[in-house]
Amino acid sequence: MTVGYHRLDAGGIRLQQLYRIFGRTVAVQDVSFHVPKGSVFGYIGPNGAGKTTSMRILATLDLPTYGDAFVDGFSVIHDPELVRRKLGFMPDAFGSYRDVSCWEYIDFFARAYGLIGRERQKRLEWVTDFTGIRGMQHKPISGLSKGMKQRLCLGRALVHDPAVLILDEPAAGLDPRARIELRNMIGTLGAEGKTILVSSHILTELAEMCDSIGIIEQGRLLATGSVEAIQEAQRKTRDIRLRVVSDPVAAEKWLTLHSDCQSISVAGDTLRFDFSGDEEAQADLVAALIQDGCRISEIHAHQKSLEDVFLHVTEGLVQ
Ligand SMILES: Nc1ncnc2c1ncn2[C@@H]1O[C@H](COP(=O)(O)OP(=O)(O)OP(=O)(O)O)[C@@H](O)[C@H]1O
Repeated sequence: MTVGYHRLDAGGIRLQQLYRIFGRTVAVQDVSFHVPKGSVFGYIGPNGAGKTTSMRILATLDLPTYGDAFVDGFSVIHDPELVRRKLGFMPDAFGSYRDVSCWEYIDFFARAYGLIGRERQKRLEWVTDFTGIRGMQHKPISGLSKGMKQRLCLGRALVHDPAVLILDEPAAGLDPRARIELRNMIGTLGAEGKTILVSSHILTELAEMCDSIGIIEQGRLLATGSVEAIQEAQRKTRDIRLRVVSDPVAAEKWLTLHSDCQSISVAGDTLRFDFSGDEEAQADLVAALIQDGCRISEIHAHQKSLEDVFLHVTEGLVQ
């Protein structure tokens, strides 16, 4: 294998203090993260956050203003040819090609990647089978549904069997069934060891299939890690409800003495309050309350949903 001078030891995908500035717009600002080889990373942010800009740089379609990005260890600045061989890119916009069949379309890209003869035939057969377009391989692209076009576009990105996949909003505009099918395909590719960066502006769309996620807004990376870790880090308060069989007013007075407990209210035998501690602290609070004579018959702690966390992290700002 050719080893580029700028190759990093670690494979996968790495963004290193990446900046992209368009005039007065800082589309990507000091973004760094690493997607380890063989894992699936969800790149999440609202419209205009900088997702497409960073993905285009990884796909060598644009250059960073500062910083660098690496695909399977190769720099997009210094070794773009090697990056292209390692990478399959599924853009967010799919051009329409009149009178070109699905097979011809994938075949064109296979030839562009230098696949020949039996090898090309085998690859085309695998791609059309995997993406489920085999039955319509002779149909013109212009007549395909959005879901089938997305499958075709994924097939094009897979045709040279790349180690790394960059998928820009692959689920946008798909119906629920097509989304599930796409998610299953991405899951299978991840399980087979491909390194995948997939973007969306909907957190729940990606949460299940990603090993880790990064939340970006206005060009800045606000959080990275597993969904659970980000959720935990962002979870400032828990909404707790206690049903008591002892005096609820006495329990209310007891809770007001604790600074972690805010917005306490009583309705009949149920107390409701916001608690700003973690799970351990919540267990300690309940144990202390019981020890001081409160008889609790029911406890319910509401955790923030993923969408709550996403809205909290991003503040909903759009450039
Ligand atoms: N070629 C360009 N010239 C000028 N500004 C650009 C260019 N490309 C992107 N931008 C700006 O950079 C910012 C980031 O855009 P980008 O397309 O990367 O966001 P995104 O997160 O992919 O959003 P979306 O979900 O809407 O695709 C936006 O403010 C956009 O207007």
